[in-house]
Amino acid sequence: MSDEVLQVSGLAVDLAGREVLHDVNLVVTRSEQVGLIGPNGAGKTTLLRSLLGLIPIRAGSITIDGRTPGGARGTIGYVPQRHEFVWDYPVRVRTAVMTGRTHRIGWLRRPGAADRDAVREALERVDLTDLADRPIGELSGGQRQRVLVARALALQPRLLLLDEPFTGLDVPTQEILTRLFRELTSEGTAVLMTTHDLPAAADTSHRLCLLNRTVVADGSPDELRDPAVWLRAFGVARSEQLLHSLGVAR
Ligand SMILES: Nc1ncnc2c1ncn2[C@@H]1O[C@H](COP(=O)(O)OP(=O)(O)OP(=O)(O)O)[C@@H](O)[C@H]1O
Repeated sequence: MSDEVLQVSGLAVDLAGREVLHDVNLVVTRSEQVGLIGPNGAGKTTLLRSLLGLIPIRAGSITIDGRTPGGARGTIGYVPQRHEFVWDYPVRVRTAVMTGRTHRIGWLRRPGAADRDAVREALERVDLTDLADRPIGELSGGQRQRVLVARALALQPRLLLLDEPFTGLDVPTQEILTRLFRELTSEGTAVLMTTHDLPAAADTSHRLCLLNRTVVADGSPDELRDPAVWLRAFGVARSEQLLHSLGVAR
């Protein structure tokens, strides 16, 4: 099997008749964690939703393990932003995590032993086993984030997509997730994560992809030491605060 899990080539996406992404090129390989960075409205969420096959594309191609997004749906784990999930739905943590496997189980079948094992393992990996029978509406923000990650892991994905997984989390919860993502990549999972936490992204990602409707820069954190690259990505005048926070100010 090729090391390239995700290949995006010349991707263009329009929303409501307006071009949101154009000529996006990106590759994520097995065992690689890539941080997707860009200002508000840059198209990060749109890119993730395109990779899931949720948004029609106008031009270009997306290949995931040699398949279209629709064909690969059962191998992509997706962690949406926390506010996008319906937390007042009256289900317990274990059931919410099982919904991550719906695509694989099928709508009309009951979960089997393999499904229950996958959910148990996913709960263990995010340290939520003790809360498995708690209604999801009673969880804290950090616990909810771990439910969403477990739900994506229950699919045992080849590619894990995360939309701002660290937003609003305390340091211990961030550390649990950072450690987990490192384990997943060492096991071969490809991870693509949007974040506004630039220093954390630079610390934890093998590569950073700077997006502002198209890919402005793509390289290892060390390769992106040039402040001009960041200024171009964020479309701002020289911002000392931004550059200092990234450790690239001169
Ligand atoms: N359903 C939609 N219909 C029309 N335009 C949309 C829709 N969703 C997003 N957009 C527009 O597409 C652009 C990209 O939005 P997107 O949410 O992908 O950006 P983002 O990089 O994830 O931003 P943020 O960092 O603020 O979450 C924005 O200009 C947004 O207004």
